[in-house]
Amino acid sequence: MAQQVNNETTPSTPGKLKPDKPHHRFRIHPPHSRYTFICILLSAFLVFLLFSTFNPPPPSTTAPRRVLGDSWGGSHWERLVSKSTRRNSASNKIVLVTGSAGFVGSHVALALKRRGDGVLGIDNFNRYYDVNLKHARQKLLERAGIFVVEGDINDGTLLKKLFDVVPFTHVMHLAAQAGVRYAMQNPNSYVHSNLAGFTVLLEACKSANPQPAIVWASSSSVYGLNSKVPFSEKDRTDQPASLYAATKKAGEGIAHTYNHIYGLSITALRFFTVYGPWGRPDMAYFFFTKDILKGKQITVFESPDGGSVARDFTYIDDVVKGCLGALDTAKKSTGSGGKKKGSAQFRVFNLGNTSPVPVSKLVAILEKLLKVNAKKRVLPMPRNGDVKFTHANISLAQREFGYKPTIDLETGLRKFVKWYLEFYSSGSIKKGSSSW
Ligand SMILES: O=C(O)[C@H]1O[C@H](OP(=O)(O)OP(=O)(O)OC[C@H]2O[C@@H](n3ccc(=O)[nH]c3=O)[C@H](O)[C@@H]2O)[C@H](O)[C@@H](O)[C@@H]1O
Repeated sequence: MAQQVNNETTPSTPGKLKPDKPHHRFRIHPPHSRYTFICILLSAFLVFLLFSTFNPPPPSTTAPRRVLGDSWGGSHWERLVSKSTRRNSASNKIVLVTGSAGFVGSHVALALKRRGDGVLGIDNFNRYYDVNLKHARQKLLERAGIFVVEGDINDGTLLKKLFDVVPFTHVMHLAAQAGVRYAMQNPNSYVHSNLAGFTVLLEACKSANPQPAIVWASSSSVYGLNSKVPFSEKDRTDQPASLYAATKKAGEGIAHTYNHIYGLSITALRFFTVYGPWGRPDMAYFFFTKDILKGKQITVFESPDGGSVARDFTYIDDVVKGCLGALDTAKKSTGSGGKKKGSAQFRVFNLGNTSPVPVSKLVAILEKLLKVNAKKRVLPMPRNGDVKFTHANISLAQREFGYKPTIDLETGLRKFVKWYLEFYSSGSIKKGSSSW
């Protein structure tokens, strides 16, 4: 029940102010009271300074907006775009890869280019993790002949321009705000990239002529609190445990709408904890490696009942094969110029490894490969969006495009550790420059 409040005598923060005599409360009496007033102002200013020093805002993950003609546009820029999207005579695909300076994006873009498809990348180079790693991936892509446009998928004008210049047959949409636990620190970045950005991209695709077919990254996290294992595409996905998962689930709904109204061919891929060389420094296997080598303590989560927390860790090369399989079996969109002409393909696939491994085992493998004992602290999994267990049923992807993961966790981590040691000792990136 609402309490009756006497505004004359009750302070807004109960207990902080005495209900003083009203007529004395705001009067300043010189000279002593003026001196007190200045002291209060100065103290408030100092408290404000202290607060802003010890509570810096989370790093901005939103890239600055650019204007046409500033970082993109112009005849030179268009030549770079056209050159990058040239395909060889055997290929019938021109693919726009969003998030191409990211982990999965860079691997997929390279694989497409290697087999002769026309490929253009786009990435906003946000500062969620070390941007130097993203630029190093960009260099790899450039060496392979892939141009990466620096821009945000929220920039509808840029996307329209790209579709005006290039008749993309496919969009491989891998740009996203990733990470399960970071969603509690910076929820808006998930809304910005995974909802708003995705919608702007779909708007551009639906208006394009021809409309491209879209393959995009959803996430195993959509299964949330689902306890039926292994997770199959038909299982419940209405109990997300994190905002990240909720935005990916909402993305699947948004995708369905564009498929239904505009005839866009859309395929969602639910990735299961993808790892490997050129990976993401915010992921556990990556920062465990870094911290173990530095002799820093790592925190290993166990489930609240003392059981182990496990993931269906999936090696990057297996996921890349799955992405290409999904792209190659995607049917054409049926609409054009914003008008639907018939029903279009709508698919959802799990891309996992079908073999969950406890996080404690992941740590043991890393200790063996790095030849260093980890300083471990075992803690119950905090309520931060994590789920206890993931396990993919992959029979649908197997049936549709022969998806068959072949790399077990130890083999994959060996490849990752080799890359990590070479990369960070070669001076490509200064050690410790990462914010993770
Ligand atoms: O499958 C997915 O869709 C998701 O996979 C990962 O999310 P997650 O599985 O949580 O991967 P990590 O953050 O690398 O965590 C792996 C495991 O290590 C555990 N962990 C994490 C951090 C830590 O300090 N200690 C620890 O034990 C987590 O509980 C989890 O079980 C990615 O980060 C997400 O972007 C992706 O969408």
